[in-house]
Amino acid sequence: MWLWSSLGSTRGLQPPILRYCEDQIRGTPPAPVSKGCVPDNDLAHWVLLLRMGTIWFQQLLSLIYFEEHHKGTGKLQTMDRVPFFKYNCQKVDFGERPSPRLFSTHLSYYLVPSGLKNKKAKIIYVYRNLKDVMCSYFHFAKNVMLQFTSTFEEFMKQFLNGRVLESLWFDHIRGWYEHKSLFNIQFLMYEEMKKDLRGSVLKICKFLGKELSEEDMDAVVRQVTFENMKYDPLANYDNIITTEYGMNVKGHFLRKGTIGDWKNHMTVEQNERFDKIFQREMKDFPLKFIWDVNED
Ligand SMILES: Nc1ncnc2c1ncn2[C@@H]1O[C@H](COP(=O)(O)OS(=O)(=O)O)[C@@H](OP(=O)(O)O)[C@H]1O
Repeated sequence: MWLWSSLGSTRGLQPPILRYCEDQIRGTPPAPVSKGCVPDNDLAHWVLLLRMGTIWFQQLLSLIYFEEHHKGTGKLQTMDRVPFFKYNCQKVDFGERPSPRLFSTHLSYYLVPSGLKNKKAKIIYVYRNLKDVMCSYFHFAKNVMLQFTSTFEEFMKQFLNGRVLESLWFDHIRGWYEHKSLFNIQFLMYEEMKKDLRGSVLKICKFLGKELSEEDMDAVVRQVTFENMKYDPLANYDNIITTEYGMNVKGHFLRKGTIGDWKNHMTVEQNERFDKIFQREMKDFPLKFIWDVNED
């Protein structure tokens, strides 16, 4: 049931992206996935779309829940601490994972197991301003997809038409938001995390019902800073993408981690075109977005 959240949107994919997607799908064993993923106990689960801060929250949740990670004694890669439902490269039986089971996914709301609707599992949906998501995604594609040759302009058109892995952002966020009453879900803004990391971690702990000592809180906050994660080989994905996904990474998975980098990419004309589409698609959408580092 988990195997292909984005196949509906593969029509416009570049062949390497499509192959990557298909390879991941083929690599996922049906049996453990179908019997193990229905969250009926103390599972904490979170969800988001590409380049919105997945790795950040994988790291954060693993540190909040597991002492061996925030004390630095565990040696698991972040991706293995909070595995992706869809890309089960290690062929792990999800049902056998230690409690609380933490997962990440980019799936749309209608593709997740119906067990999530019993509301015992907690879901965190991380969202980020779409211009920065698009720029981050462009670099990611350029750096990991061997045959990716699109210009920024070409990519922007593809992206805004949902012809990228994980489909159309507008539908994804709207879908989750409009169906939020079906789930036990908290929406969190990437930019809010950037601006007030400690305050955001406290908010997340409150939602998860976790109380950390001052000392543990300090350790968690320190370890989820961009600067720490970028140079932590367990957290930065740089090795894992090459060794486990067989991709040829040119840049870094953790690239800039800033708010407003889109200003370094988009022309005035592209920005105006983007704004028109965004306003049309997100009209009356209640969540706020932060586009600039100086914005509150
Ligand atoms: N700790 C921390 N602080 C601030 N920003 C961070 C952090 N960790 C990851 N990031 C940034 O998140 C972007 C990657 O998003 P994802 O992890 O969702 O990517 S993916 O969907 O799993 O490919 C990517 O954004 P860009 O730097 O703008 O490309 C990462 O740098």
